[in-house]
Amino acid sequence: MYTTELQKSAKPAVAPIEDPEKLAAFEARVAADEFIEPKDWMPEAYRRTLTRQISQHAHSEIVGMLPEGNWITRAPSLRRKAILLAKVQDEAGHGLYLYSAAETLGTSRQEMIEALHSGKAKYSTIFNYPTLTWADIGAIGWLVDGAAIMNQVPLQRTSYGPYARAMVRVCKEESFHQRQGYEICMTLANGTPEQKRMMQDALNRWWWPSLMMFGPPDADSPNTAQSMRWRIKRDTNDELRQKFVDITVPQADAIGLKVPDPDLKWNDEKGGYDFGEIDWEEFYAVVKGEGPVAKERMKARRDAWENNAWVREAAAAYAGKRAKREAA
Ligand SMILES: CC(C)(COP(=O)(O)OP(=O)(O)OC[C@H]1O[C@@H](n2cnc3c(N)ncnc32)[C@H](O)[C@@H]1OP(=O)(O)O)[C@@H](O)C(=O)NCCC(=O)NCCSC(=O)Cc1ccccc1
Repeated sequence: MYTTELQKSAKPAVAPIEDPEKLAAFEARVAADEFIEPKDWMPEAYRRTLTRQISQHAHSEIVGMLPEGNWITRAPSLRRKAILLAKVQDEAGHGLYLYSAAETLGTSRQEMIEALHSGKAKYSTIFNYPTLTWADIGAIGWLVDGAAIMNQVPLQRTSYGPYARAMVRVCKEESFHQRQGYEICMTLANGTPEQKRMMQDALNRWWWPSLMMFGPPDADSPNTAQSMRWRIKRDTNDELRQKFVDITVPQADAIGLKVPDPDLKWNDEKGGYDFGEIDWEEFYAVVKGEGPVAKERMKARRDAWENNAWVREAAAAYAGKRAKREAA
């Protein structure tokens, strides 16, 4: 087991003392697979953990635009450029649905964004790795969107209504993203020897960080047990990671690429692959903000926020004027 500062500081979502009758009624509704809606009573720890998860999910979508955004001007054809532009715009939309869903729990978007910019709120570790070649754009669609779908399809049945409903459209769009990424990989893997080498190199660099997207092992995950009980999460981190490996390895085989894991082996008994140990020290370092391009990512976000303050101010002034006109 790995014990790091992050794990020591991660507090499990323990409920404060709540009215036992209300808590029992809430838990019965969750157990009956009813959706909890914004105005319903909910334990404070449920509200807190959902705000944490949904806002971090939103931040991931927004920061996640940066690695691919870097390649819009360098896409190899007009068709690829148009597709990538649409995909990156979709991620912006996902971020906005998710901020809206999180706002229904009582935290403002301003507060959530401040938490991201101050480093208090996390975003997915995966977006702290650089996109070095065009093949990385294929690898992101195939692996990163692939991992995101694996995690988000079950979230369509998460117990909080606004989060579950946001996931429906997000999953449809992620599915297109995954296919466009795999199609890039397929094209490069069937291309010249140099293109195939470039594709294999991208898979080598993105494979392990993609497995880290699912979070720490269940035994070291402070939030999983309570989130499973409240049906915020429908599967554990390890269950989803295993499913991802089982689906993705044959996809690599199908296009002649090799997953960079010497310990990868089909296990007949469990009906899935055994795979090598993830470098959890690297994961925790990246979570703490030490990822290869973490500083660059946060600077890009802060600059975008500050340089575009005039847009927010203009929109607020316009809304104010309009409200005044309507009241007159
Ligand atoms: C599974 C997990 C991520 C973590 O499970 P939990 O029960 O919440 O936590 P657990 O106890 O297991 O962990 C202990 C601590 O470690 C943190 N941590 C763990 N893993 C990570 C990590 N990988 N990165 C950073 N931090 C991580 C965790 O927050 C917690 O710290 P906290 O207590 O908060 O301070 C869960 O929150 C979830 O399903 N989220 C929704 C899905 C979502 O957010 N998807 C994002 C990708 S969307 C996408 O890619 C679309 C796209 C594609 C392409 C381009 C652009 C966009």
